[in-house]
Amino acid sequence: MGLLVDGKWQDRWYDTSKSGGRFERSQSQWRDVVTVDGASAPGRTRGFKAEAGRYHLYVSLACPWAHRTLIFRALKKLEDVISVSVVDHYMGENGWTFAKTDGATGDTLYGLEFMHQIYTRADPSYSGRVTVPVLWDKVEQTIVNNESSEIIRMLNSAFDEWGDASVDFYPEALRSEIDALNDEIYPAVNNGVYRAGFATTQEAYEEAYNEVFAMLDRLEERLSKQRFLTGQYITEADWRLFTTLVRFDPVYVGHFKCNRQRIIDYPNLWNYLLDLYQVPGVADTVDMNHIKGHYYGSHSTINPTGVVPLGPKINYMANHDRARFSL
Ligand SMILES: N[C@@H](CCC(=O)N[C@@H](CS)C(=O)NCC(=O)O)C(=O)O
Repeated sequence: MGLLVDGKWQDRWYDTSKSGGRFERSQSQWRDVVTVDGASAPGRTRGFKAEAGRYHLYVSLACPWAHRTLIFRALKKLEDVISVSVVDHYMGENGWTFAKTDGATGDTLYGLEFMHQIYTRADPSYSGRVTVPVLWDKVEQTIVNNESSEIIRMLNSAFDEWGDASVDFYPEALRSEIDALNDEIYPAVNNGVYRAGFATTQEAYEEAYNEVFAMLDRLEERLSKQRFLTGQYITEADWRLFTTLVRFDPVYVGHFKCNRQRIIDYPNLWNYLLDLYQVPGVADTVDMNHIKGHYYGSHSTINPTGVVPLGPKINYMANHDRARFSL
């Protein structure tokens, strides 16, 4: 675990000393866009033109943010349009690496050893964290964007000439509702579990823990009345929640101490999780070995032995009751 300073790798854990033990996630730095015609968008430096075969995703199968992009790639039927490299699930003193163990692909573009070399290939003097996912442009050999919430919007709409244009997870009519849900769910749940897990004071941990479960309680209530977060259709908000929910019982309950209750103890959230998992194409994006191996194996400040628990045994293909909301 570390970061780049002026293009040089430094092995360093997150610094919580100036924030009262609170984990504060840094902002992603590459924020450009791929658009149908290559035009830029408000607030961006520039645009990149959508083309089949031009872009590449660097992902970890363990990472909930990268997982979002894999789900969009699969459900938008972009597997032949956007290629992928999968990093090794162990993130140690060199950060993410391209070791080819346990289903990791290595760097299929350049054969590099470490993910930080992808960042310095784009900017030799980059300073900041080396995170996944990264959307890479093979033509200009640079990073377009390393913020998953923005990459999924591009996958949703910029590549419809080749992908499945009939699938839209961010429909015009639901945008404000989706944005409002994301604004609540991201800090409290997606990032909330990390804030609980990486907290280094009791107070910071309890603050995050309480926010996680207060929000899960509200979502449980919401999902007692409708099949998906905005109603009848699956949207981006559901996929963003899904990647956290699917990691919750196997990892966040134990490793991040989010243990007031499990998702399986919430009848609606649990059945909703099964419903989403069983959408064709999604199960193939979930890799429990990478997920458990990464968190338990890499976070040596939390789990110094690196021992990975064998359980829990979960059947995500079990029958669910969500069809009760169908028209
Ligand atoms: N806001 C980013 C966050 C990505 C992120 O933090 N990814 C984690 C893996 S789950 C990572 O690569 N962490 C490495 C680090 O922080 O050094 C996004 O959503 O894309």
